[in-house]
Amino acid sequence: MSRGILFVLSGPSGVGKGTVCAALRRKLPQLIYSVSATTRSPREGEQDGVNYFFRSREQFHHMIETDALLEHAEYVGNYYGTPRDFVEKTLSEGKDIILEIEVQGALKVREKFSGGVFIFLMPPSLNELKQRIVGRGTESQATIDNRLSVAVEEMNLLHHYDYAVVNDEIDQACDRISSIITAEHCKRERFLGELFPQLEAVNAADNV
Ligand SMILES: Nc1ncnc2c1ncn2[C@@H]1O[C@H](COP(=O)(O)OP(=O)(O)OP(=O)(O)O)[C@@H](O)[C@H]1O
Ligand SMILES: Nc1nc2c(ncn2[C@@H]2O[C@H](COP(=O)(O)O)[C@@H](O)[C@H]2O)c(=O)[nH]1
Repeated sequence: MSRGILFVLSGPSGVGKGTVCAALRRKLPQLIYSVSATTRSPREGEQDGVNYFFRSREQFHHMIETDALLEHAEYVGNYYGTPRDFVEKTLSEGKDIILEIEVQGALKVREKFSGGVFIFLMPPSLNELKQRIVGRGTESQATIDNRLSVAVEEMNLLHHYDYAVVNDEIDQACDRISSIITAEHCKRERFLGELFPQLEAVNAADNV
């Protein structure tokens, strides 16, 4: 069985990663979502094990020390990290997985998974980004200011990614990412065919 593909969706806070990812999961239910661990407090309506694994700083440090995280990063005063075992297990079962993570973490994953596909979600404008993060109403003014200043630094790292997708309309952004996923599957199938020409002969025989 071939391994699944690791997709990483990244981009500045408030750009709409969570919203687009939720739409993508409805469109592609076979795409597995990696639930991260964080030391941040839950927002209203967020559930442990669904949105995040909410952990104390001590618990998070224990995960780092026991190598339980594929990557982790400190972001605007809190820690966030990707549980390693779930990602490895999903890929080894031949299933695709998507990580929705910030830029420092994405670049660490890139070092470990050269075959991963890295997608950067862009806002239509900086002003729209600000409107979205303010409009969400989940952060204090100080946190919004911090997140917006980090956003500018993050957007300067766009060139490390394979794809940039503008999140102007949710459905369109979701369709663009879905097309990227399809294209990445096609690329790998063609690559396999090039490596093992006998596979093409088998496929051709099957189609007779
Ligand atoms: N295409 C869009 N057009 C208008 N509003 C949007 C769009 N996409 C997302 N939003 C809104 O922008 C706000 C931020 O979206 P979301 O929480 O998904 O961002 P995020 O990138 O996951 O943020 P964070 O990194 O801080 O978790 C939400 O209120 C969401 O409804
Ligand atoms: N490096 C990682 N970043 C992560 C992970 N899970 C989420 N995130 C990113 O953190 C920020 C802030 O998230 P919020 O829920 O507090 O708004 C955002 O960019 C997330 O994508 C992770 O496991 N590793």
